[in-house]
Amino acid sequence: MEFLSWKVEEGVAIATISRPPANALSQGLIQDVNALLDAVENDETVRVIVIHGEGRFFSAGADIKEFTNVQTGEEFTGLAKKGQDVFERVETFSKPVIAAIHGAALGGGLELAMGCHMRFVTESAKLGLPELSLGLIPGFAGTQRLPRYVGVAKAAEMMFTSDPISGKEAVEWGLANRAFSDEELLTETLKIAKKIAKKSPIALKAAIQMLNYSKPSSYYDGVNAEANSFGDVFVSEDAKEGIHAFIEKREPVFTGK
Ligand SMILES: C/C=C/C(=O)SCCNC(=O)CCNC(=O)[C@H](O)C(C)(C)COP(=O)(O)OP(=O)(O)OC[C@H]1O[C@@H](n2cnc3c(N)ncnc32)[C@H](O)[C@@H]1OP(=O)(O)O
Repeated sequence: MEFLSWKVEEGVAIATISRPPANALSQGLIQDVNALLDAVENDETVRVIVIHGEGRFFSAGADIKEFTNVQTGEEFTGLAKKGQDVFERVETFSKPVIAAIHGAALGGGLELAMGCHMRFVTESAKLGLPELSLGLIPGFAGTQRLPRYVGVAKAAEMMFTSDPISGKEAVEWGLANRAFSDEELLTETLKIAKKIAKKSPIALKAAIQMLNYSKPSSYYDGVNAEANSFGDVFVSEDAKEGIHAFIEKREPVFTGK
């Protein structure tokens, strides 16, 4: 694993994302998340996983610079499907997965965190799906998971404005479980994770399976439609403009083409 390292403490695998400067979710980092799950799946010393980020952010989302290597809408749809599959594996994993979010969880970073079973945040963390400011839409199942946590109206506001909400608001809106100070985030998250690690792994696995039944039957249709739409939107001139504007550190100008 190139961008993820992990150690076990009292039944909790503490996984650290290290991909400076923003822990952007490159294809390689997404594969590392999958490799982490492979590594801990049959490891009986691991009962719970906590994912957090090194540096300034949990994760600032998919690697926008990597998008410039993508040529076709089909390729972009394929990229979305890969991320969706790994985050679905997180959500249906046999052991609880918890995100500890500081700094920012944006775009794909929030989509990874939303695939986790619980989210603990710092009060000042920024959580958002800003893809529309790139002329894109979320592609790692964010369009389907966010409304399940915050409701359709607030999900629309977060996506349409691209404005992030604070960790404190995320708790009020039902997106995060609890907020802590920057200093306390990891220790408090680990306290909760270690408490969970003492439960029966058999019962935990069953509880996760039952929680996944709470997804509406239309959920997976929505996830498939999102991947296709992600590819369709990518071929627009607006998407090219949005991606280049981000890289060039300027405001995008969208023309509807
Ligand atoms: C299917 C999924 C799709 C997606 O996830 S699309 C991506 C969605 N995410 C975003 O749009 C967030 C983009 N990033 C930002 O808005 C800002 O950045 C931050 C709020 C995270 C931080 O802002 P600040 O503190 O002003 O730092 P900075 O100079 O903008 O960023 C530091 C370095 O990090 C790189 N970076 C940030 N986010 C990404 C990213 N998502 N992909 C690739 N690089 C990223 C920048 O370019 C820069 O790098 P350099 O120092 O070399 O100029």
